[in-house]
Order: sequence, then structure tokens, then C-alpha cells
Amino acid sequence: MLTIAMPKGRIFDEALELLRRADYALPPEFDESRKLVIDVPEEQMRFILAKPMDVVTYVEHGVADLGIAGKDVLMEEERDVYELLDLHISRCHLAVAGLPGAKMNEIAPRVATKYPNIASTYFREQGEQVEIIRLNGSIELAPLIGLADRIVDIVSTGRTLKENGLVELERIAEVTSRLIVNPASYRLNGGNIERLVDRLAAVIPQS
Ligand SMILES: Nc1ncnc2c1ncn2[C@@H]1O[C@H](COP(=O)(O)OP(=O)(O)OP(=O)(O)O)[C@@H](O)[C@H]1O
Ligand SMILES: O=P(O)(O)OC[C@H]1O[C@H](OP(=O)(O)OP(=O)(O)O)[C@H](O)[C@@H]1O
Repeated sequence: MLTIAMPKGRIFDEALELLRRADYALPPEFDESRKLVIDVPEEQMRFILAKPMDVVTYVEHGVADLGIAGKDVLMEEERDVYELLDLHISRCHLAVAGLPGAKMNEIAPRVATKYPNIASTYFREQGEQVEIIRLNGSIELAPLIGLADRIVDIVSTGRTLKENGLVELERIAEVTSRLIVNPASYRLNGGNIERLVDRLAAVIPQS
């Protein structure tokens, strides 16, 4: 039996589609119910449905053998899990953005983000000392109301930046969702896990 932590939210539907393309018989419960633990005995699998940022926590603690998480979360959290496969889904990128032409405040530059570790590492590597302001969402609001000079956030279509009069200034990293595994589970269940990896690898969208 393998336990897989699935991220609720925007990755979920694409991940579900991928599993079904790999011929896993996942019942309609996945599309309809609000259950957080779904057993699929025919496939010897148990799925737990978690917040995207929490998937790595379940996998690191070994209560899930495997999980699906965005590369952004893996970069931010740096947990003790192995990345097994790039699933090529939920593609987006991490970027620095701000108001067009706006300079960084020279005395106390501030950067708002949901990714404090990624942002502080990035600006340190650029040789810039900044204050990181952690927000949980609607990051684009920060430069509009004077909370920060820059933001570090996910960009996908670019629509949120555009509609708020912001521009992308620097690209930090490409992001797709990854299959991750608990290291001890991998040692114990290597055969089962490799079979799952092979089935998924065969149906991953190419790009
Ligand atoms: N606009 C986007 N387009 C494509 N993928 C995205 C986008 N925003 C985020 N992602 C990817 O999807 C993952 C989950 O994002 P989602 O918005 O579902 O959850 P969240 O923002 O962590 O949670 P919540 O919005 O429920 O607080 C992110 O970690 C990232 O990898
Ligand atoms: O380039 P786009 O296609 O416009 O997508 C980017 C937006 O999507 C995410 O926000 P989300 O919708 O998750 O809302 P949030 O602000 O609550 O995190 C991200 O934080 C950006 O704000």
C-alpha cells in the first residue's frame, strides 16, 4: 500500500488527470467529495488531500510515502525528501516584479513575498540587502500601496501583473510540479515506487 499526498487547489486536477492517463482507476469521489483521505484498494493506494505547501511536511514525516509538490514549494522548504520525477504540470515561474521605473528604496529596500527563503537567497546572491515582508497571498498588492518596492511571486500568464500595472523585472526559476518521496519509504518500497514512476513517466506531457 502506498500513501500519496495530493495538493488541493490548482495542481490537483492536472495531477488527477495524469494518474488517470497512467491507467490508475481513481473513483468519482476524487472529483466530487470533500473527503481528505481516499482509499483505492484496487490499486493498493491511499490518497491524502493536503494544502500544497503542506505536502512536503506529510512526506518528510513519512505519513505519506509520496507527494506531488510545486518546485517553488520544494525550493522554499528545503525538506528531507527526494525528488523523483518532473511531472511537467502546473508550469509557471518565479519572478521579481515591481512598478515600472520604480527604483529600490536605497535606505531600506523591501520585498514582499510568500517565499521568504527563495527571496532572501536570491537578493543575497545579487549582493543586495533587503528586508523581506512575508505575505500569504495577493502579493501584487504590496507595491501598489507602498508596502514594498518589489515582490517575488509566481507568474503564469502574466495577467495578474498586467492588470495591476506591474512589470516582471527578473526571472528567478522555472516551476513545474514534482513527484517527491520519503527517503525511508523509497528504501523499503523501491519496487512499487519505481513501477509508479515508470507508469507516470510514460504519460507525462512533453514540453
Ligand atoms: N498562476 C499559477 N499558474 C500555474 N501554477 C501555479 C500558479 N500559481 C501557483 N502555481 C503552482 O501551483 C501550486 C499551488 O498553488 P495554489 O494556488 O493551488 O495553492 P496555494 O497558493 O499554495 O494555496 P492557496 O491559494 O489555497 O492558499 C504552487 O505551489 C505552484 O507550484
Ligand atoms: O500570471 P498569472 O496567470 O496571473 O498567475 C499569477 C498569480 O497566481 C498566483 O496567485 P493565486 O491565484 O494563487 O492567488 P493568491 O494571490 O491568493 O496566492 C500567483 O501568486 C499570482 O498572483
